[in-house]
Amino acid sequence: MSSKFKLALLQLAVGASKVDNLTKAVRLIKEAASNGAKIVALPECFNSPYGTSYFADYAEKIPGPSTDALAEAAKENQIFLVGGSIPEEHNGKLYNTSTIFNPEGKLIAKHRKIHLFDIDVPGKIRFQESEVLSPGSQYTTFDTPFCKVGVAICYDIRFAELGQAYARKGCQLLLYPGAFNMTTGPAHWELLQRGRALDNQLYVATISPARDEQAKYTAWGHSTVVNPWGDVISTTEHEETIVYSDIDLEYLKQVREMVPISKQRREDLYQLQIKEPNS
Ligand SMILES: NC(=O)CCC(=O)C(=O)O
Repeated sequence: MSSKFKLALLQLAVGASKVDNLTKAVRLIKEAASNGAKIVALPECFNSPYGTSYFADYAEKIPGPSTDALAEAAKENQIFLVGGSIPEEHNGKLYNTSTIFNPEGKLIAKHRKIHLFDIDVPGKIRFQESEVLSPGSQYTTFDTPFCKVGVAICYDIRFAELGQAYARKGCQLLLYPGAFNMTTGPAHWELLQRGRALDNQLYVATISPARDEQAKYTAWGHSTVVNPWGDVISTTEHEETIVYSDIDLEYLKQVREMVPISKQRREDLYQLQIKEPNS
């Protein structure tokens, strides 16, 4: 098992045409793989503009045209592919769902956003995903030859317990496809990633769509990778690009040895309780 591998984050410029979004995603996946990436990740809502008025129109069943394209791209390029997220329709409900494929093109995991993005910052931003979406209720991890990976979506990053649960399950890399905005992005995006990485001594990556100033919801961009020491090791501004990062699991081990917090917890005083719901 190799202790190092290349991760690629596709900061895609998402537009109104689903076909164009898929075509571009497939092209950038190929480019990332040809540059040596072994795990490639897309942003939240990569096939549709982000907004409650769009989800129903762009929603698909899984499998469907968008996830079929991802499966084929994973297989063709021999990579693990974290398919950002798409609006999913299932049994009359809509979810914000990430699909994960292995290098054989098999769907190996699926994450339905657990914490829906419902906020109201007066004069700045009001967003209520729960007006149209339903929440998922499951942890999502997958194994690779390099490490175990945990996946959650955007607002999920604000919940420290979820990151801790993934760390307890053995994840060494957490991937959060996400689309923060021009209010909470500058304030919290990097801080949250560094917090999750430092608390759990693992790698954290966030994958945003590129910024579209004409869109109803303006994404912050700044797809980023943070290492287990809490350093930002790769990042970008807000244009369409690919962010590459070398993930070094030997370094993660060293950080955990130097600062051994996982062995120093006072579980006689506090404890994280992990529940495993069926649905
Ligand atoms: N798409 C989202 O969940 C956005 C989350 C966000 O912007 C935040 O501040 O949290």
